Amino acid sequence: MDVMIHSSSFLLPCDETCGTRYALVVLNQNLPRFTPLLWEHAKLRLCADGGANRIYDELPLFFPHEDPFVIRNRYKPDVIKGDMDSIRRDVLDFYVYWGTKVIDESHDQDTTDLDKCISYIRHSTLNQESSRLQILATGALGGRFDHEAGNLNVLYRYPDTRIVLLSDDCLIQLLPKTHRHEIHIHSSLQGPHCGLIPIGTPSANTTTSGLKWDLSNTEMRFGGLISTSNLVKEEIITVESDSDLLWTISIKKTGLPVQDHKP
Ligand SMILES: Nc1ncnc2c1ncn2[C@@H]1O[C@H](COP(=O)(O)OP(=O)(O)OP(=O)(O)O)[C@@H](O)[C@H]1O
Ligand SMILES: Cc1ncc(C[n+]2csc(CCO)c2C)c(N)n1
Repeated sequence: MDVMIHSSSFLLPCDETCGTRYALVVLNQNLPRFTPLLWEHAKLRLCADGGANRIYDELPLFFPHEDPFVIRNRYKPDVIKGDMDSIRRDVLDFYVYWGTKVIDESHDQDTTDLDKCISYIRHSTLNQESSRLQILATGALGGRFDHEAGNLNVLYRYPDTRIVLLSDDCLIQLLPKTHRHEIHIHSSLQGPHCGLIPIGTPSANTTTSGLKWDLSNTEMRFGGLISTSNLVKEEIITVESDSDLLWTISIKKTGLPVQDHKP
C-alpha cells in the first residue's frame, strides 16, 4: 500500500519554490488571521458566493494603515462562484469591474457553494495531472452545523482531491483508506490536540504511531470509541485504517507568521 505524506507547510512563510501548490477557497465566515499569507502563495483564489463579502469587508482590516481601496485591488479573487444569494450587489459590481470571473450557478440548488468551487478547481488547467492542486478552504468550521456538515461532505465527495478545511482554531482533512498516511507535524504552528474520527463508516481496524493514545488494530465507531482530545507526541504520525478517517489537529494562536504578507 502506498504512503501518502501530509504536511501543513502552507502555514509556513516561504517563497513559491517551497511548499505545495494550492488553490484557496474563501467561504462566508470570518477570515482566519492567516488568510493574507495563504492568499499570497495560492495559485488560484476563489470566493464561494458570500465569501466575496468577507474579502471585501475584512481583508482591509488586516492593513489598518493602508487605503481599503488599494487593499481590495491587491486582493482580488480570480473567481467568484456560487448560487449568488449571499454576495452583496456592491461587492459583485466592484469585482466584476476589476476583472474577476463570476460564475452564477443559481440554477443548482443541490450542491453547496464550496462544492461548486471545488468542481471549478478540479477542472482548471492549473490542476495538471502531473501536479494536482491541493485545496484549502477558509472559514469551513465553527459556524452553522448544517454548513459544517456540508463542508465535511465535500471531503467524501472528492476523496482523491487533497482538501483541507480550515478555521482559526484547527484544520480537518480526509485520510483515505487506500493509503497508509504519514502526517508531518510543524509543532511550532500546530498541535498538540488532535483527533481521528470515523465519520463516514465505522472502522474495524485502525493502527497509529506518534500519538499519546495510539490505536493498535483498534475498532472505532460513533456510539463506541472515537479518538478525540488525543495529543501529538512525535514529529511524524502514522495512520493505517480499513476506513476513511477524518484527521483534525489544532492550530496554535501564537507562532503563525501572520506578518509575512506585509509589502
Ligand atoms: N456558518 C457557516 N459555517 C461553515 N461554513 C459556512 C458558514 N456559512 C457559509 N459557509 C460556507 O461558505 C459557503 C458560502 O456561503 P453562503 O452564505 O454564500 O452560502 P449559502 O448557500 O448562501 O447559504 P445559506 O444556506 O445561508 O443560503 C457555503 O457553501 C459554506 O461552504
Ligand atoms: C435533500 C435536500 N436538502 C436540502 C437542499 C437544499 N440545498 C442543498 S445545497 C443548496 C445550495 C446552497 O447554496 C441548497 C439550497 C436540497 N437541494 N436537497
